[in-house]
Amino acid sequence: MQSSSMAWVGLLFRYLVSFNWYVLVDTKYFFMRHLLSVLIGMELEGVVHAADNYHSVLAENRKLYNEVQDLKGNIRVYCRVRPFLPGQCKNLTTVEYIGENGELLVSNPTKPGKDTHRMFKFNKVFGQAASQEEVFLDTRPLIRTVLDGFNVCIFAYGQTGSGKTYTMSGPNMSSKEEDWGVNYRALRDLFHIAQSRKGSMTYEIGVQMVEIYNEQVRDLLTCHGSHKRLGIWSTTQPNGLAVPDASMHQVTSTEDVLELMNIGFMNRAVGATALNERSSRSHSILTIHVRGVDLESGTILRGNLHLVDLAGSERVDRSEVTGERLREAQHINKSLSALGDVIFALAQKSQHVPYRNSKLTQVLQSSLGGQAKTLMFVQLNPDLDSYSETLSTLKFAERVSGVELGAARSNKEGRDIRELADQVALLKETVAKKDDVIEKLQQLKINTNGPKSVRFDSSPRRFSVGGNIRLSPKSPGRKTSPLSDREIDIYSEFGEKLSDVRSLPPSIDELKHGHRGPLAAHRRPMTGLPTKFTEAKAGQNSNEDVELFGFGGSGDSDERISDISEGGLSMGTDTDGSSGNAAQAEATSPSRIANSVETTTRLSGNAAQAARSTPAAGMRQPENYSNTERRGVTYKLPKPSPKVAQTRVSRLSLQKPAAHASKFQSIATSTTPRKPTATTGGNSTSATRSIRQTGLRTERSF
Ligand SMILES: Nc1ncnc2c1ncn2[C@@H]1O[C@H](COP(=O)(O)OP(=O)(O)OP(=O)(O)O)[C@@H](O)[C@H]1O
Repeated sequence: MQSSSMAWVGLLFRYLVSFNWYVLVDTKYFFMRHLLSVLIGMELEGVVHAADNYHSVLAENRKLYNEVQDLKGNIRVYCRVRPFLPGQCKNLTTVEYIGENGELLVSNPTKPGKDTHRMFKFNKVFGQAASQEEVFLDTRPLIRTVLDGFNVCIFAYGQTGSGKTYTMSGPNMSSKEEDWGVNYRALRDLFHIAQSRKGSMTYEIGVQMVEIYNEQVRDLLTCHGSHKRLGIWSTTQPNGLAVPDASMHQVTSTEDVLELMNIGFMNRAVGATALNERSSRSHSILTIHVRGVDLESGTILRGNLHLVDLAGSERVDRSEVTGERLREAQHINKSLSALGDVIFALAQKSQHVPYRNSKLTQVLQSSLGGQAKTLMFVQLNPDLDSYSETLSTLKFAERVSGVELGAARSNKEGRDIRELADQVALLKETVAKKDDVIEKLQQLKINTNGPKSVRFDSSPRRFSVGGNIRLSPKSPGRKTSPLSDREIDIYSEFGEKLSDVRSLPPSIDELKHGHRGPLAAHRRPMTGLPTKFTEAKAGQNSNEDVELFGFGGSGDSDERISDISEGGLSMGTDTDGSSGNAAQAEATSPSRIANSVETTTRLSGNAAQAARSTPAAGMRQPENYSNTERRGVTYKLPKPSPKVAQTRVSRLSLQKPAAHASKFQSIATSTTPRKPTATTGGNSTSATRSIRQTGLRTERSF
């Protein structure tokens, strides 16, 4: 027993002797190390966490910043630096740093020093490696709002050869899909979304493409007379239609779009300068008109997307141009500087914004001053030689980013409004009937009492329903008229707008006798209704309801055409701004009216017949032309009497019906790719020949 316990003690002793005591020490260190690393880990974790938080706070800030910008309606500015082209020295770049949040640092490496660095901040900066897809992805959310009834304008600005056309359209017409620019991608995207919303919305998409070359607006999608000068609506249109006479082409597929854009691309004025082999010598404006109908509520949405590829800003000396090129460059620079003036006036919130100083600013007026969402791509050439242009481009862009346009508004037209419009139309009809009775009674009186007793018609119709002054030049009453021809015209113009009745001048009788005429009672209730409800007089194609593409949806009453096509008189800056001018412009374009005449069975079954009796009646209507598409009596322009049309010739040129034929061209809307078809365009290019005349597929359905 004793010996066994001795053995255990021996074992224990030997174990203790052989025990590696430093293990213990080491373990202590191990624990300490572990503890330390845990502590450090926790610390690091905290740092990582803080960094994460910082990023999410930054992202949140950016989001909030963008929302504030959206609310203020700031023009968004995206900057894109194009890569060096073969032959350019890649080592000498002016772009030093591109930040994640839109910072851009530029410098002049040949002049080192503190003052040579300039930092700019925009909504986004795309570096040289940015792909077309990346650029589009950042633009897409904005573009998509067009389908919700917003007007959007995207324009590319920058010196010659900086990549404006590349960003907007792509490198060339035969670009691969991955090289497609914003234009094609935007339309493709719109089609996809329209398709995906098929169950709840139906969309119609139309395309116009014009260029402004040497201060003249030309249609790029017409096979006739692409050299014809077009007029511009000189005030903001709610539907963004700036050039009403440019041909409108309905598109239903990306193939249609490709075909049209290629035509436009080929028709565009280009030339070579020392700075760019194939420089665009004009501003090109592609406008996409979208009209959506909510199948459930019947609400109509109208959105427009202007995609503008500006001509390159350039120093005339650097581009080494002479002769015609020099003239082009001067026009380009002049219009760009007019754009700068407009931007400057907007940034300053000036009372007067000089839109009328150039065609470019007139066309873009609705996007630069209205409730549109506007984005500018500022294109940069990173080349050292371009440093001074880069700097001035960036300064311009900085100014643009400070412009607040006000929150964008969607162009929605609910069922309520349309129902009210219908009611107004019925009221108008009732008033018109009453008016006819009054007129007959007066006629009776004239016949009974002789010419001397003729007095001016006190009927409210003159002012309420757009009836023209009825005294013909031969009328005996004319001699006794206290009003001049001009006054008569003015009053008949006023009469063309029922909804503006509230703001109309008193009737002639009211003026003469100082009492409130029968119309006075009607004035108040019209408040808030769409303007431009007009009605032509019986016997002058009465009851024609002319819908001009939704004009007047938000009650803009002073549409004007500032410049009239084909040798017409330019109305200049002092154009008479009455709505009558818009009506006249329409009236001088017979095919346009005929095309836009809507058969309003509610008012008269004769309307379509009356419309067909106009000079454009011979034009073929498309098989799918549907009156039922136009629900409600919406926007109408009056058809003036021959007398009025005549008297107005001096102020507005007449459009030849033949010249208007181009407006009715449209590419067929089948989704199958189509072969070019020859047309009658004698001197049209091969590209334009592929536009087919398929009858009246026009903008009227928008
Ligand atoms: N992001 C880019 N990636 C690759 N090449 C580009 C890029 N941007 C521009 N380029 C090329 O640079 C050249 C000039 O571009 P582009 O013609 O688009 O310039 P621009 O600003 O439209 O010129 P201009 O004002 O004279 O019409 C073209 O050869 C184009 O393919």
